[in-house]
Amino acid sequence: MQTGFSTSGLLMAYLRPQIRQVLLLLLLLLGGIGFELFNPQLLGQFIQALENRDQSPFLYRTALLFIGLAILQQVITVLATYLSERIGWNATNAMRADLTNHLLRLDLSFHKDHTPGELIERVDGDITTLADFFSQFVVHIFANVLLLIGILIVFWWINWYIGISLTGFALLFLFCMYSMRHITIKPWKVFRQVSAELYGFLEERFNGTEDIRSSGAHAYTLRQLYVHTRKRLQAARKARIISAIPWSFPLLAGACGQLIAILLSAWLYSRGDMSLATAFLIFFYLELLLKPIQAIINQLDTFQRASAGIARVRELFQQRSVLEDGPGYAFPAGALPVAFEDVSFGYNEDEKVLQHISFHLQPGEILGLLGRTGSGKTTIARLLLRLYDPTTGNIRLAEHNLREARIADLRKHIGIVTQDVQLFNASVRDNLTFFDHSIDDERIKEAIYELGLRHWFEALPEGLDTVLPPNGGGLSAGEAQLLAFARIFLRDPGLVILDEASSRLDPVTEHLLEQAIERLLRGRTAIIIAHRLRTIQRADSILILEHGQIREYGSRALLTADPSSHFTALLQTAHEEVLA
Ligand SMILES: Nc1ncnc2c1ncn2[C@@H]1O[C@H](COP(=O)(O)OP(=O)(O)OP(=O)(O)O)[C@@H](O)[C@H]1O
Repeated sequence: MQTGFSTSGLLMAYLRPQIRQVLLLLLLLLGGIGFELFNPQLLGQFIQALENRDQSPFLYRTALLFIGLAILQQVITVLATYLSERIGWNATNAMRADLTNHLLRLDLSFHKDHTPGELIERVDGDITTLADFFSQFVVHIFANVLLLIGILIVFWWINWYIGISLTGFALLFLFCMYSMRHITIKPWKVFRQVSAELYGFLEERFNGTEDIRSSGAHAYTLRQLYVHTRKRLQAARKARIISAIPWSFPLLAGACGQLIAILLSAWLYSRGDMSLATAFLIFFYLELLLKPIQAIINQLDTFQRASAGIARVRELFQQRSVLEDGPGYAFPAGALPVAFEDVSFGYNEDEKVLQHISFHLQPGEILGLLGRTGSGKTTIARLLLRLYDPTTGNIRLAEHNLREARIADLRKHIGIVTQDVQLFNASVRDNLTFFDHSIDDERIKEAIYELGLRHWFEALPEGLDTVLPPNGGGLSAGEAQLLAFARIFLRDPGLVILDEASSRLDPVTEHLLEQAIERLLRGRTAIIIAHRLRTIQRADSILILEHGQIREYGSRALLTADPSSHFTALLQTAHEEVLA
């Protein structure tokens, strides 16, 4: 959806698709206001008739009409409230979906600076406030402003002295409100920010529960929680106190209005320019004038909070990914060639994580990537997936620069299995197909059987519909890796990047994994971040990274045959089956 960058542009973009409902709402509001203004006139006529000692059926008819219109007015209010809630939720649901989609497309450097908890608070908290904005603002503020204008017109129609003085009173009141309108935005913005930080903190700590317990950091974590909640309390207290200023203002204003009306009515009545019924009408309309004023003030709080929410949502929509989609190119079927041409990269400007990396893989070639922890192996995989762009140099896949590809298309042609396999609290089917319902069940089962998971699969109570517990609970690390392999089988990419599990697995799973890797790599180019000797033996070429630079690169056979190579030394010092 097209989203304008101004607040009104943003709101209009989401209201336009519901324009009919918006117009209907407008009609209902105008109708309701019309009745509200007309009803006291009936009351005026009733009093006038009583004053004239008129006992005709007119009195009864007027009373019945008054009651009937009052009921109709209530029905209209209910319908308008329902419709505005509906419009609000439709608009904000669409906005929530667009914002989530936008956030998912932003590059990793953005996500590095914003915790998931903070983003949840924005997508959920801020946008829920916006839903309130639509329902509260439209019904309570917009409609009440219209009612206010209507009442002022009635005052002018009754008597111009009354019109001038009460319009002056209302304008003065509005001016005060207008001057006060910004005072609560900032404290509420601070409150939302502090809340987002608290959620971010909680999310991070819950993720690290195991580490917190094992390192005895429980008390420290709780202390930090107190600091966060205290900050939140202080921010909430400040915001609420400041919000009370515009709230208490109408009480004073109401008293002033009544004083003006009493003095004027008494004066006009004593001059014989006003009947008792009209004096009564003025008081009735003045009460009515106070109602929208009160409602506007009461809703100002929600309105201010929503304004802060809109500002934050707009900021988020304005955030652009530093990675631009290329024009796109066609990837050939089958294994894809890969080339790194003098690639350098750093997560921060002042620290280079990779320096002058060059290598070339023929279609179907397997590269064993070795290096100590922190040497830059995972970073190479991230650059290939275009989670980041190199600072200098080029990366080519299927002979084209990665920057020329459409990012979604590129990622379809690369399969990656990391050590930390993400499984969702969803069915086995959805976990394997990534919610792609075009893949039929037979293909999914084939992939599962192909990887030697038949036994595991047949023990599932509901087959492909079995829902996996959160975070892949109940699955061993080896099984999770095998499921990740199945995902790749189903997508059939031309390049596979495999970050081999460094933890030791039991011999049966180890054997299953070995066979599965064998099948996975068949007919594909592969980069394996290897931790095992047996995997290395499968590689055609070897690249050893050290502090982000190439320490050694060449054919495995040649490096093995060369007794002076670093690779040979590494093989000799690697204890048991596991490489450093
Ligand atoms: N998102 C990030 N932001 C900033 N620095 C990072 C980020 N990810 C990694 N680094 C740094 O980049 C360097 C290379 O990290 P990388 O993860 O590529 O190493 P690795 O060889 O894959 O390590 P391991 O074997 O432990 O996974 C490290 O110094 C690391 O601290």
